[in-house]
Amino acid sequence: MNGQLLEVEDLVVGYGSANVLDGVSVRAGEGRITCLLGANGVGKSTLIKAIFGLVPVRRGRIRFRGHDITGWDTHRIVAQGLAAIPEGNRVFPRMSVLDNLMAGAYLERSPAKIAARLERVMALFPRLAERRNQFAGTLSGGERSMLSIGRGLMSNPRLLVIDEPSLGLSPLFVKENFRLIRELCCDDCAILLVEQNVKQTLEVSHYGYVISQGIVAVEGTGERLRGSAEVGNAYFGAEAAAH
Ligand SMILES: Nc1ncnc2c1ncn2[C@@H]1O[C@H](COP(=O)(O)OP(=O)(O)OP(=O)(O)O)[C@@H](O)[C@H]1O
Repeated sequence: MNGQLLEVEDLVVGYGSANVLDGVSVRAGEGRITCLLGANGVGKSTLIKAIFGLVPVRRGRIRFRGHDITGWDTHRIVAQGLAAIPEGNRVFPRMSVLDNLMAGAYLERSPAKIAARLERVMALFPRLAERRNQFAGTLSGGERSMLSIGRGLMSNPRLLVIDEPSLGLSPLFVKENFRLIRELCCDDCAILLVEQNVKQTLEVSHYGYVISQGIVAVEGTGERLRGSAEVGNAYFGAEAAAH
């Protein structure tokens, strides 16, 4: 399997008559943090939706763990070991913290495995353990972010896709989130991260892709992209990047 978990090849996706992604190829490797960067509206969330089978693929292929998952139903894709933590850290507000977490393990039948995962999540987030019976809708923004990540982990994913975890969080929680993402990445669980927070994202990422105008404008190791003027160009235009 060449160490790649996810391979997106020449992907074209759009809405109506316009293509948002016009031939995008990205890969996410085992045991690594891979990031997708790009200005607002370039199609990062659209790419994630396509990976999860939520928008139709017009051209190209998506492979996960050696299977061609292009066109598969979302539940079948998730069962292969992909988990998404949606933008805005959405949780089920009228359910308890514990029930939210249990919802993440809905594909697992073994009570022993569910209990072990729950124990791991509670150990990672003692705050959630303390608040296990509280309605999720009453959690703070940072706690809600922990809960949505915890719920994603309950499915024991091979690849965790995290869409803008820092959105709306205070700087302290943003820092905490990045620390956590680094900690979560391991041999059994790789991470695909979509973020606006370029500097911190490149500090934690092994590899990154910058999407601009429907294609991958630049790619490379986190280190290489950190020093790249092209990253600035993709976000702010050449003029701003020169300053
Ligand atoms: N359901 C839809 N119907 C029509 N256009 C859509 C739809 N969803 C997204 N778009 C458009 O597709 C483009 C890409 O949107 P997308 O949400 O993928 O961008 P993004 O890179 O994730 O942006 P952001 O960083 O702001 O979240 C935008 O121009 C958006 O308006």
